[in-house]
Amino acid sequence: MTDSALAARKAAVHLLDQVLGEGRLMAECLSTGALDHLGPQDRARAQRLAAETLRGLERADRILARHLQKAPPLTVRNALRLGTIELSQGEAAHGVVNAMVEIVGRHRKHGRLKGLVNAVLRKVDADLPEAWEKLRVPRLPKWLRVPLVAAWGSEAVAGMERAHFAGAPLDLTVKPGGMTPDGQWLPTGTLRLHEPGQVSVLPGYEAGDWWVQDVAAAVAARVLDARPGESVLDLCAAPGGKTLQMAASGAKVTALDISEARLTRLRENLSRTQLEAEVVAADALTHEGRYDAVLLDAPCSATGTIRRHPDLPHAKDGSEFGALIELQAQMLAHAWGLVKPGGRLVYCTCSLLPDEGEVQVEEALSLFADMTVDKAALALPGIESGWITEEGGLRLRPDYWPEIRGMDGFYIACLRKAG
Ligand SMILES: C[S@@+](CC[C@H](N)C(=O)[O-])C[C@H]1O[C@@H](n2cnc3c(N)ncnc32)[C@H](O)[C@@H]1O
Repeated sequence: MTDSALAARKAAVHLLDQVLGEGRLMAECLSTGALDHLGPQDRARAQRLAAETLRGLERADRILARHLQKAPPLTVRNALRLGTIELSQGEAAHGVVNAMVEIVGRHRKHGRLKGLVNAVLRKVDADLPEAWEKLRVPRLPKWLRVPLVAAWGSEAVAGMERAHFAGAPLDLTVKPGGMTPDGQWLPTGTLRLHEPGQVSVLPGYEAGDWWVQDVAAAVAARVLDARPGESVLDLCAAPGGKTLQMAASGAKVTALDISEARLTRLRENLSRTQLEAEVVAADALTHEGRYDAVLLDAPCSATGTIRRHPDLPHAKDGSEFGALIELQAQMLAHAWGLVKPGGRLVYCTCSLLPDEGEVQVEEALSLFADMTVDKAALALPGIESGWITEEGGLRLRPDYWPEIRGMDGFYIACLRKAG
């Protein structure tokens, strides 16, 4: 075992400790330097190992429970979980077991438990792969599963859980005429790569011909359909996937976000793709102006992105969502005031919860006499009529398109202002 392989596994265990012990999202851990001590390859490996462990956590725990009389301390449990996941993927047992024994053995408080780790992982290895395949697809935690079953039914939620467990391919939004790697063109115009490898070496990356964006996220700007010369405000813009799409259409885009750190990434994305937008660091709730079109991709629970962020159901418990729902309503009301008469507002969230989508639009429609829903804006290639909701929005779900590896969950509605 190389030092580097050990370092990546150790970092993965540490990430798991933070997500499962402190309720931190992996993105937060990364932005505060959790993996800065590693080289790029080990960083990617640590992230991948932690994500795969979180995806299969329920299965790993069920297998481990057969060989543990009581739960060991969290960091030991996380080493066992990671070891179990790697063994289930067919990694050589001696390498996995030695690594986990080494990680726990060097732990200043729990070093004495390395013998337990050795014994348990050897028993787990003897059970696999049959034991793994017999277990059910991991379920969402109750706090999220219950409202989702109430909204979409248990069959749909089971489909979502299969999609979460399978993870996501890499989707690209391509500039017109841009150079691309080989991939699968999806009906809505996104390019999907099933085995992408390292993104920054793919054809067209350096030239800025495309950017990474899930197929569902790319639909919102297609619904807004920015025209050359139109003034468009992207109200919660960073890191800029939708800003880039609208700028590529030739619109005059203002990209606003409250987070300077995230706007740095937006500026980098504009520069790599050689697209232009006015960048504003401000609170959406105090911004003034009048625009032909406004896109509000409001901060939300992000429950639609669990395929790519398997940490979310483990790090969160839903207690923050009430405040987000309130903020979304305030933002929608303020954004409405920024739309010129005759203009349009696209409201969207990457959430699976109707309170952050369908319900927000229903309430806005009851509040603003000059607001109507533009269903025609949703008549786009690849959008199925069954995805249109009662109030006239578009509901996208991870259980859709299972045969081509799904999509993120998203809600999108186009609201027209009377002229
Ligand atoms: C869902 S993300 C936006 C993703 C982005 N539209 C894209 O396509 O790449 C939500 C964004 O809202 C921003 N945000 C949160 N509160 C805000 C506020 N009060 N004013 C402006 N931006 C805010 C966050 O910093 C975050 O970047």
